[in-house]
Amino acid sequence: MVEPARPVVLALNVGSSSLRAALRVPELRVRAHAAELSRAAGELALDGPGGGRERIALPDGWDSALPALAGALASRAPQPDVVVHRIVLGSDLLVGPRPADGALLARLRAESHRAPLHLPRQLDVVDRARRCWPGARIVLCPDSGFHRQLPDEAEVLPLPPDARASGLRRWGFHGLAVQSVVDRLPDLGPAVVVHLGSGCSVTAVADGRPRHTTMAISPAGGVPSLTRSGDLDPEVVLQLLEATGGDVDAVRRTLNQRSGVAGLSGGRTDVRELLRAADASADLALRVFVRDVAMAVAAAVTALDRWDAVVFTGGIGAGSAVVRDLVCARLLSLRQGAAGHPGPPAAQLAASGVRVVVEHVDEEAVMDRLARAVLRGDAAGPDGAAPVARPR
Ligand SMILES: Nc1ncnc2c1ncn2[C@@H]1O[C@H](COP(=O)(O)OP(=O)(O)O)[C@@H](O)[C@H]1O
Ligand SMILES: CC(=O)OP(=O)(O)O
Ligand SMILES: [Mg+2]
Repeated sequence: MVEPARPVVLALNVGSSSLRAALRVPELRVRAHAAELSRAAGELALDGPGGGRERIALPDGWDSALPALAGALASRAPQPDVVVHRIVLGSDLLVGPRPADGALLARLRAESHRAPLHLPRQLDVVDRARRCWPGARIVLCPDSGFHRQLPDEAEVLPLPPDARASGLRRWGFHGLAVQSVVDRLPDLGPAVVVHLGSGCSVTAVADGRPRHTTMAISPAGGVPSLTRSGDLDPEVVLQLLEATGGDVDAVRRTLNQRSGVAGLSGGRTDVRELLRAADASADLALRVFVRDVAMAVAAAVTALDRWDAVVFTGGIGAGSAVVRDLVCARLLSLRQGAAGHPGPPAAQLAASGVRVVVEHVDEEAVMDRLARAVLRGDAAGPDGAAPVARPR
């Protein structure tokens, strides 16, 4: 019998290009990360709290990731009592973390084409994890939960009531990442979180709550991502549909897999490669990306009463000082007296009084906390789901 206060929880965070996992008892026992899994082969890196990294080859990329993780955990940690999964879908089906059941999983499966880079694989991992750990309870954790506290003016889309009735509203994504930022930086004042990974978004936060976020009903919206278009004039989508004879799946593939940075750079998605390359399409792709991100930051500032900080997260945001400088350079005009200070643009912005923070988010820690709260029955909502974000 599991002791309810101390279940062993495995958090599985399937991103569009990566798998992250953490097993807590509740202390952290094992952390795992496999990056850039869209490639055929990859590597799973495992870390224990005492240091010491183990690397396991993933010859079949995604297909070998979960078996490799299960094998490695078996020799390092107790069996999980609970497996909590990040779920990317803007839908009333999952507004807060909740235990999974067959009916919910079937309904999510029926919607999975709406987040094609995320949900099919996340649900596949739910199935595989169930086979690896048949005795574990399953909790599903929406990536949008944090954004349920958006103000109404940010959440509503300017559409007529009949169109909005079907659930079209700003759901927002990367909510677990932004929750991690506000959890880890309790002194953060009004700030803009710039999450740049495979998927990219910009979120204004104040008092631990969202004020605005760029993605709306899908992770293809907002600022351009590595292979996703971001927001477009609606007529663009309609003309793409006309050109394909109404082939919605084909247009969805174009907007999710062949657009954004990849669309302008001839299919390249590694910004380090683009920064090294001297060709015109790499240069244009980077300039468009940086411009759109910086413009989204500037717009997000208008949702705040005061602008204290900009927080860079995600593989690119936390990993690339060059990209941070390119974004910050475009923000200097917002701050009187910022330009002219010595140092690179991020330092100049900081000198003007805007903290420039680099944060490695821990979405798995947030998922762990939320799963434990759900199983304790804390703060259950009307449908039995606990709200993701705690009011501060
Ligand atoms: N140091 C770095 N400089 C630039 N880009 C990086 C760096 N490290 C990782 N990336 C990029 O970050 C992206 C992955 O972001 P991440 O947030 O880890 O993944 P996901 O979006 O799947 O959650 C990849 O496109 C990778 O090329
Ligand atoms: C929501 C989203 O875009 O996630 P990721 O960055 O993992 O692709
Ligand atoms: Mg991610």
